[in-house]
Amino acid sequence: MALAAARRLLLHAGSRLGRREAVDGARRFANKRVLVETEGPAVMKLRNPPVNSLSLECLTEFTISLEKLENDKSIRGVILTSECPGIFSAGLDLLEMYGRNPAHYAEYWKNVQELWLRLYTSNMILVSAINGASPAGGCLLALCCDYRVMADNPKYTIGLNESLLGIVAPFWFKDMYVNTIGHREAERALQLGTLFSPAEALKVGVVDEVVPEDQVHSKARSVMTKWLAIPDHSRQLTKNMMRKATADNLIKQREADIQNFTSFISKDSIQKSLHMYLEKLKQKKG
Ligand SMILES: CCCCCCCCC/C=C/C(=O)SCCNC(=O)CCNC(=O)[C@H](O)C(C)(C)COP(=O)(O)OP(=O)(O)OC[C@H]1O[C@@H](n2cnc3c(N)ncnc32)[C@H](O)[C@@H]1OP(=O)(O)O
Repeated sequence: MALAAARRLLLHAGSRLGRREAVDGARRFANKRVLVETEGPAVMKLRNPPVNSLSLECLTEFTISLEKLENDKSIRGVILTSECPGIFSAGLDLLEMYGRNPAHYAEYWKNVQELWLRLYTSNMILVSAINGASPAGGCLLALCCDYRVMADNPKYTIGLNESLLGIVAPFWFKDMYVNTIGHREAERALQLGTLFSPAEALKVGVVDEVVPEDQVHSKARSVMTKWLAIPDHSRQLTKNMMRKATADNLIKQREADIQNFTSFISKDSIQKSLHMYLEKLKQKKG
């Protein structure tokens, strides 16, 4: 009886923390929606098909994987990419924000905040290999990175498109956009909900480099090598100096931000907008 209980506990811990296993000599750990290879530069691959939407489960697994990497002192940098063909991430999961109750919205938002704070303030070097579409929350993930490499495929777009959904990018999404592309570009792109092609994204500075699709990963690795050559302590202190104020801005009002999100997303008019957007996505399929 006691043994069975202990096994259950272990299994539970195993599924929460992921398994570390040796595969073809490469070290990796995985949970259902995130695969992490820790051999060479660590690579974190989102695999939540069909579109890598950031469901509550996906956010949780992502956050746990990131925490594990942060705790492994041998890992100084991570390349963030996707295993879903043609999609980096479709962003926050619309089904977590539609037709649920306020307690669910609050729980979801708390986890979105948690992942963002961890990613944005990570001591590790984060490089994104953007190998597909990257709207809204997908763009947010990329913006958290220290360097963004995007595949040169005009079908792939990136940007904070919230206004097209009839919703509003939260102030901390906006702050990070402003930090990355400047106030004027952010002001325009946020109001229009612009989804930039790779060439446009490079021009405004949403991404740092655009390369042929088959070179995204090799380029991300060579960028990582360059960044790894910088002493950690000086790079980390510099990163902290650049990002702290933006992160603190959310930290000091996390609860209020959860309340704002919950009451905003619960509004009938907002639910109606999301309903229409989801219908549009369905119709697109024909
Ligand atoms: C005060 C301030 C307070 C704050 C106020 C609130 C702040 C909220 C901030 C929000 C941030 C966000 O990230 S909001 C999310 C924004 N994301 C988007 O707009 C992306 C929408 N998706 C797309 O454009 C496309 O799906 C795209 C990713 C390019 C892939 O196109 P494809 O043709 O390959 O695939 P599709 O056929 O469209 O999609 C496959 C299936 O995935 C579903 N799907 C697609 N995106 C999805 C998503 N984000 N969440 C859930 N499900 C999604 C589709 O409905 C389909 O479902 P089935 O029909 O069932 O198969």
